[in-house]
Amino acid sequence: MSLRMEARVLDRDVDVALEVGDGETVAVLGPNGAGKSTLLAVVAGLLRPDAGRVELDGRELTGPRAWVAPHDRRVALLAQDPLLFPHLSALENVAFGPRSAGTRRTAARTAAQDWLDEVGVGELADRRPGQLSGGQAQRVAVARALAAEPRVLLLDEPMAALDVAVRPALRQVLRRVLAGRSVVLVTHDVLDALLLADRVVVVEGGRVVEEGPTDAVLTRPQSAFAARVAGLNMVTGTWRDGAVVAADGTTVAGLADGPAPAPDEPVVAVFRPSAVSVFRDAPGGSPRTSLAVRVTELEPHGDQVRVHAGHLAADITVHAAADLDLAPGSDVVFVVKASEVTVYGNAGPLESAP
Ligand SMILES: Nc1ncnc2c1ncn2[C@@H]1O[C@H](COP(=O)(O)OP(=O)(O)OP(=O)(O)O)[C@@H](O)[C@H]1O
Repeated sequence: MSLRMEARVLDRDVDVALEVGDGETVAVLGPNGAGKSTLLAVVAGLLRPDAGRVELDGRELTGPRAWVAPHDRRVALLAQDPLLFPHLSALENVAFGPRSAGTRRTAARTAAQDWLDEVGVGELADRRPGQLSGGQAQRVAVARALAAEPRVLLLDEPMAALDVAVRPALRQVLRRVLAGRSVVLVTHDVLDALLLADRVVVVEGGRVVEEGPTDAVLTRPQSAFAARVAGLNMVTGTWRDGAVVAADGTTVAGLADGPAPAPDEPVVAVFRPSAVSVFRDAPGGSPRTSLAVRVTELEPHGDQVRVHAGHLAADITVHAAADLDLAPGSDVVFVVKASEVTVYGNAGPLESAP
């Protein structure tokens, strides 16, 4: 185990715990204000929690009797904004950390050049931050973070401020340089989680509501947030006669993924928006699930239209949306075949940190 943390921050109503194994990348997902940045600030030593502790490789960094200053933690934090020194070249920015740690000038510059090469901006070493694009500056910031040889790298939405077009290239760089490191990656992007993370932790309302291997969380989400990130419709309820019955009476027939749940067992049903058909009136005599819903929003989705109705969504063709004359406020019926609905047990909310 590399990093272990638990923290309670009363005025932010945050109470979270997290562990990161040696060489493991953990993605932290959650809505705005969930407490993700607070978690990173506690690990980085920028925030002292009201209760809790942070331990790295068995060394206590934060605790009732311990407080290690941010620069002595062997933890590097990379935020949305690269925060480079504007008056230093890219090379000098990267060499700054090793120099401050006592590395001799030539060795620090050689290491800095190697890191710039590693992240694909070696030829920009002499440029000042003002002469770099957002993506290039963020690569320099990655090189600077790695040059400090941290035991844990904290990334706070490292691609959020970048143009969508340059994100894939930076994601590839991160995929390469994060391999084998201990990393906590805060992100809103499902692709970051899929391509970079071994494990996912979902934080909502200052609490960890779900965690598990990335594939498991994204294919069998337990929380509404993880389902949304994974692009899946989700209905939670209890199992009755081959269907999931939600508290509000919504009933969705589905197939159990694994052993059949017991009657009244808490379960989750998930299905893709593309598996949902939309009708003005319920089709008669069909064994499929029909849900009477009101359209809340329509948005383009690839070459289709995504029809939102509260927390449910359907993807239909532009032609079908026009035929149905859909608009926010339209009353329609969402229909989905039981064979398209996956049902599994609902583990319930995780217990929060002690
Ligand atoms: N400096 C601060 N002082 C007091 N409260 C704060 C401070 N920063 C954040 N908060 C509050 O703490 C809670 C958690 O915020 P935090 O920034 O950790 O969430 P987040 O998950 O990182 O959100 P986002 O995705 O919007 O960055 C929120 O209620 C927020 O309003």
